[in-house]
Amino acid sequence: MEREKSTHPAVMTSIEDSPVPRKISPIDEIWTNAHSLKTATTFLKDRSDSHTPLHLQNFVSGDFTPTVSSSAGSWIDSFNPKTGALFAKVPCTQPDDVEAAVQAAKAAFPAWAKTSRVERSQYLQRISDLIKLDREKFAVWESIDQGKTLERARIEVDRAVANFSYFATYILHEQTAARMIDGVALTYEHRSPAGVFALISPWNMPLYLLTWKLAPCLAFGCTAVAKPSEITSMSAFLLGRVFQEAGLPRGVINIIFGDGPTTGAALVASPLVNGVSFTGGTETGIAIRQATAAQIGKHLSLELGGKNPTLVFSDSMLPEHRDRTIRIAASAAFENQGEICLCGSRIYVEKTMYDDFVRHFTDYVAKTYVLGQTVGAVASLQHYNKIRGYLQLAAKDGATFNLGGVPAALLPPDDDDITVISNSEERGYWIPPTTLTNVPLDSLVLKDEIFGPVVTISSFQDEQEAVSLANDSEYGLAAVLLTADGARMRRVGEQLEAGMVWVNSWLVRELGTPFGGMKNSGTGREGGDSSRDVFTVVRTMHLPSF
Ligand SMILES: NC(=O)C1=CN([C@@H]2O[C@H](COP(=O)(O)OP(=O)(O)OC[C@H]3O[C@@H](n4cnc5c(N)ncnc54)[C@H](O)[C@@H]3O)[C@@H](O)[C@H]2O)C=CC1
Ligand SMILES: O=C(O)/C=C/C=C(\O)C(=O)O
Repeated sequence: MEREKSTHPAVMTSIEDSPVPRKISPIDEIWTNAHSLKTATTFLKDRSDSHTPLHLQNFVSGDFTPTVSSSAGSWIDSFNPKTGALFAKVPCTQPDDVEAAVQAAKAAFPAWAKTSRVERSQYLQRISDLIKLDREKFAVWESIDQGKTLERARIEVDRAVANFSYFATYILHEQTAARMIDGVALTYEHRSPAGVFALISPWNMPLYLLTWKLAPCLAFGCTAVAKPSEITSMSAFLLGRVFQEAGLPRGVINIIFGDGPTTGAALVASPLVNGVSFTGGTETGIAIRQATAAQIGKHLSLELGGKNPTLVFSDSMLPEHRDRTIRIAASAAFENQGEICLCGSRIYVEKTMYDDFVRHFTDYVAKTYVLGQTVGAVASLQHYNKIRGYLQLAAKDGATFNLGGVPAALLPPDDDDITVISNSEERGYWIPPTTLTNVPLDSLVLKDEIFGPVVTISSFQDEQEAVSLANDSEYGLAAVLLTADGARMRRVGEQLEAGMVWVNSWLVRELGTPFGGMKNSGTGREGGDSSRDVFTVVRTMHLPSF
């Protein structure tokens, strides 16, 4: 079916409509033959039957090209988390090919940096429109690749669309500060693009989080080499085609695939890279900071792990508020299988309402978050085993399993059979929403980022204890506060060691607000002006006043 050309007004004006001339590559086969769940499933079955898994290709200087490394045979297997089946091969790009991609971004930088805001805004809006046109294709492949439900994937594609359209408008209305020095001089902030960026994204919300970096990077006139997680490379692979269709100048955005130690490490360490925007685990954030320590002027934005508290005060469990409280706490716990850095995995309830909360919460979760329907598979076998290890530890520590994967959780960790712990007939990395009570305060289940469909529910006596428990973590990314008391919203909320605090809501996102964490949850913020600070350099000009 021939897709309608975008009729977005911005598109029909100054942008050259002829797409970048394409070399035929595996992307073409997907683009025409696998654009829905049905056709993608057929595509994968045909590939599986013929033992020819899809081989992804890097997108460098506007073309999909096999890398030297891929011809050297260094490939990474990519699996479908819902079935455990191999479905794609991802090139593990070697340092020489990484450097070639960085060179392409560097070569494209001077011209892109000089484009007008209006032109960059039009490119961003065109990209947004093109992703929207292919919403279902992106959602289907994200769901197959990451394990999330198709419905959840659609939501995240919509968020990716919004990322580009937000920054398309932001740069048209960007303001800068000007000040007078007592009538003697005029000062103002002059900003220019910071240069070439490494954009490194994780496997939990692959498209959404990569576009959260790509959009401001493009908006502020920078060029980039993007590297998605080797566990979930599909949506980045599809994005390359969108950049071609948008007519983005060659080399402005380059997308390479590979792992962290080989590909990612070479990318962040390149002396030609002026900045790194990274989202992922804290350990990796530390490694990146160490690797770039000597390049002291390199911009770093590190959005890392979290172990976020949800505080439930008794007044939020009164009949008029209870449904909202339960819904928010459950959503924060189990959306995207708990694979969101903002998830509320430590629930603390005021003692007087503890039993009431546990009962209503587990009843609601059992009905609302159903494995295989509203809850997907976790992203990889490695992650599945990590989570199962924590469930076994919880059992050893004497936790009570109020809901979820008790029987299989106790299986020995070296059981290499992917034992299905759901009622699904499929094999795969399925872990049911699991709720734990009676978890000892010193248990690693309460300390470590599990990053899956596992939450603990503990109690507190009063506000002081609630704040103390919430802040008793090496992380400080997000927090949820549920109360009907207006004064308490500020009194408690402003004491929480978290970069973002949601009161009687969760994951309500205004893209202009600073997004990021404190303590081991990272360095820097992104979003609106914060993204501008990441992707631009500023010089304060002083003009004599006349
Ligand atoms: N904050 C978040 O959204 C996320 C947090 N996590 C947490 O981190 C833990 C570890 O997850 P991983 O899959 O290992 O994520 P990771 O943090 O290792 O991977 C994230 C990205 O960083 C890249 N990377 C890894 N090592 C690198 C290096 N030395 N230099 C440059 N890039 C590098 C990876 O290839 C991937 O693209 C998870 O179990 C979870 O607890 C994982 C994913 C997302
Ligand atoms: O912005 C959002 O809605 C979610 C962001 C999630 C992350 O940054 C993460 O999981 O790392």
